[in-house]
Amino acid sequence: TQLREEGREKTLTGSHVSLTTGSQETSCFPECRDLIGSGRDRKPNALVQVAVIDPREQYLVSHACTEIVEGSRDPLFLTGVTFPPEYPASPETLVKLTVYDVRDKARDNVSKPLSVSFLGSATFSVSDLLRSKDDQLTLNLRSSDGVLAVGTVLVSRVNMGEMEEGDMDHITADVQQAQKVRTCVCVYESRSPPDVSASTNAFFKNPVCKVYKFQTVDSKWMLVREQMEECTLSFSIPRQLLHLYIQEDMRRIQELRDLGELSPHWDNLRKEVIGRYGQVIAAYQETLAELNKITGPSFKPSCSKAQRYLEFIPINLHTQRMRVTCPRQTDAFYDVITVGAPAAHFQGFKGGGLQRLLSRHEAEKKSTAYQCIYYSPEHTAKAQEVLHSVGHLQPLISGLADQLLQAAQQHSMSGLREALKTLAGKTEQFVHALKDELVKSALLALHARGQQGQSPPQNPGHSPGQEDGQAPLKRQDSIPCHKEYDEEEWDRVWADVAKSLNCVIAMVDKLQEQEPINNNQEQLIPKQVLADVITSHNPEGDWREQLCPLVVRLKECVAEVVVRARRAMTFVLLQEAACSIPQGLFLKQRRDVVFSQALAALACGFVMRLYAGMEDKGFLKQLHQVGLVAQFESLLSTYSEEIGMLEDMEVGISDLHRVAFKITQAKTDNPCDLQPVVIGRRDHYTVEVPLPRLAFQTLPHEIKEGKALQVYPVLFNVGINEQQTIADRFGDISLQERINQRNFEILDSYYKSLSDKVPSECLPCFQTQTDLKDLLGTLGQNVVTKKRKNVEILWLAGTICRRLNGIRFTSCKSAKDRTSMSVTLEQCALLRDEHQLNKDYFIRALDCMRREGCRIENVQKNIKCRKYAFNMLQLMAFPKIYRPPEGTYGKVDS
Ligand SMILES: O=P(O)(O)O[C@H]1[C@H](O)[C@@H](O)[C@H](O)[C@H](O)[C@@H]1OP(=O)(O)O
Repeated sequence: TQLREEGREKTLTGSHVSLTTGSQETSCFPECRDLIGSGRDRKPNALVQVAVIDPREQYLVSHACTEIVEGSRDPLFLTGVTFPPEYPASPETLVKLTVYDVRDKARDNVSKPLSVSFLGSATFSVSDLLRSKDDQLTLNLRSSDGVLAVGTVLVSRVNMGEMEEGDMDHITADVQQAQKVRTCVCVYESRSPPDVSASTNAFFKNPVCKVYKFQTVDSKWMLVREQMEECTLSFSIPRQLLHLYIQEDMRRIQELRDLGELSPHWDNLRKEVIGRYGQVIAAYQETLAELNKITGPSFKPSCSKAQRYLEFIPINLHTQRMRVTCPRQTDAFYDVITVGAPAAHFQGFKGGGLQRLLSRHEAEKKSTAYQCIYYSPEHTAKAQEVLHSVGHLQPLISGLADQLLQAAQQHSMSGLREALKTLAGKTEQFVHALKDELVKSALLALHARGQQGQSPPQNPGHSPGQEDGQAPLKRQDSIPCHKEYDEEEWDRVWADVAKSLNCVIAMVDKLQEQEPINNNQEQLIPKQVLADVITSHNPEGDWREQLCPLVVRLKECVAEVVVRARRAMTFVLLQEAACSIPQGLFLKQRRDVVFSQALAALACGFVMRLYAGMEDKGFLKQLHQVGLVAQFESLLSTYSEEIGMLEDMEVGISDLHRVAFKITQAKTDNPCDLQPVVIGRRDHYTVEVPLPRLAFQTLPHEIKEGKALQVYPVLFNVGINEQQTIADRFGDISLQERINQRNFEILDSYYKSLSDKVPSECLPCFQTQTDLKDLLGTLGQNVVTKKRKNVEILWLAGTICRRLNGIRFTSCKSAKDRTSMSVTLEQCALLRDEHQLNKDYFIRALDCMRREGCRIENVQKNIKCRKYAFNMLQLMAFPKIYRPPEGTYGKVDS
């Protein structure tokens, strides 16, 4: 109790907060002097293992370990050990440091345990450290029999978040003190506003943290902390999307049924299409039901990538944040999202991926569409858009018309004017959306084909739809197909909408002015209607009574147009679906799968980026004025199956341009009220991101008012492994070249619109002074230069994305092995370019991160083994800087 009290007292009064409080993280870095190796003249390959003994639990838990420092009696470990805030649990907790000598560091066989010999150990309790003078402890390092003192351990505390110059000096070697092991314990505080950091717990789970200390060019120490987390959006976004896919397809079936009576030819096609949609819906419902049963971790491991029920879930999605603390500098952090390439692994890659399959299918559709009418993808997109406008605008117009009548009833002239203004605006929008040649031609086609189609024998009195238990279709709803079709009819019906609106306007004017309608208006209004308006107008009478017939007429005209437009557009979609069966529907499902994985990753990246930039006014301005770049780096090879993955990924990433984000105010700060919500349909989705009230209030008013926030997805791919060597020498790399060139153009045009709309001060400051324009210029040259494994493309694209405040993603097949090499390389490059990492430490830093950092933990999480799945042959093909250190790779069952 006394120790607890002391711990608490430090919490309240000291500048360093107690280790026992729940809000800080504790880290330590060991340092050894004059170690005695297990062989006489051999210098040891030392590593320190840290274990924790909880006195209440009474057992030892191995917690973490440092990297191996080869052949040194005075090893200085760069990898620290970190304890999350709730760990160690109490001041009585004991921490045991054990130093080992590693003998066969480069073993290939992963199942063989590491051969080590014990050198010495020391134990301290957290309370000892809390009571220690100057927050430091000096302990003896003992041999296995506990008799021989083989060194000394120094344990000290540093607050990483408030590190001043000199704070870290005592970590450096004190060469005077022979036989010493030094351990620095650091306390790490979160700097985000409390409600923001608490909110991110709603989606980021199971953090893995690693700490390092590296020397800068001027021999100072920087502290580096990596944090990798899972994201609950891995599952929640696909679940929501599946739900929306099902709803959309059900709606489509209903629209097809609403087409009413059709000629036998079209009716048969309709039945087939409805049947196929039904199968897709059933499959999606089954998948959704299976997903709803899943509990446990919030990521899909690489080994489950081809599991049927998990096909909508992104592979191995994790966030990773590197935070850097340097003396006299504010902390900086760098985020990346790592995810397996969005691809349809369950469906396989035999015929290639989406990009190839879709263009092949489009070509085939044109040539084989003998049963139905070929409509281009643009036409079908237009049809979807018209259907959407109809569904959206008709109820709006109807509501506004009612408002107008209400204002008339209240004799409110200002109310009348106001309602009329909005009603006129929406009606014009409606006419504009529907006055399309496609509607006219589809109506004609529907009629013409209806007459030509051969009627299969029909039972008298039988209506389509009855056999599947649906209500019989109403005959009066259908386009008459045996009547002479009047081509001008469509033009007349939508023109009637305009005319009837003009009558309403004229009447409102009349009511206001209480005088005869002037000549100008007479010209716009059909004579008969005008006569009716004039004769029925009674200045003394009820305004509502006078307006009502005109408003009713307007609604009828609108309804008339809607019926026709809906049928015409549903007919277009029926043709599209009928021409596509069955391949088109398989492709649709494939696209749904790939898009779901891509959207889950994007939503995760967006949320992470938003929370990180919540206090950055420049970033928020950029966000609502232009939007954000989402830059995907991919390391897939343009050979064999990975070509198919890349073809899937290309479409999946490009489809993300149909997504916008919206920030809303959460009902409560409860984690379930902070979950992003997806709304929309396949041609456009909005992801609503609720923020806690306090955070929401600080946002610019444009964002608070619900402005749609755009994202600009870009993809750059450079294959780096042995498969890419084959592709480079004997295969085809045109896919990669095309992707890089096309996406460079997107990135370049994003930069141009950003420079037009947002002052450059809004962008983050970087040490590297190279102008963004120059970086883009160099990238532009690189994407057209023929150079094998030109990873500079990836480095430049990544740098540009960070300079543009964008969202960084790194990807390969599983986001496990190659991705880990790339992420660690990028982190070290940032330390070098932005934080003056000493060049002698560059490779050491890289090796530390790859050997003991978050990424090896990612491998462990995926395949339960701490080895990157590379063999020597594969690694020979890698650009050198992408090769992991000895002993960290091998043949594994991945
Ligand atoms: O994470 P990846 O780099 O996609 O993992 C690859 C690895 O690069 C390769 O060397 C190995 O042979 C496997 O194919 C890995 O993929 P898994 O999906 O099997 O983890």
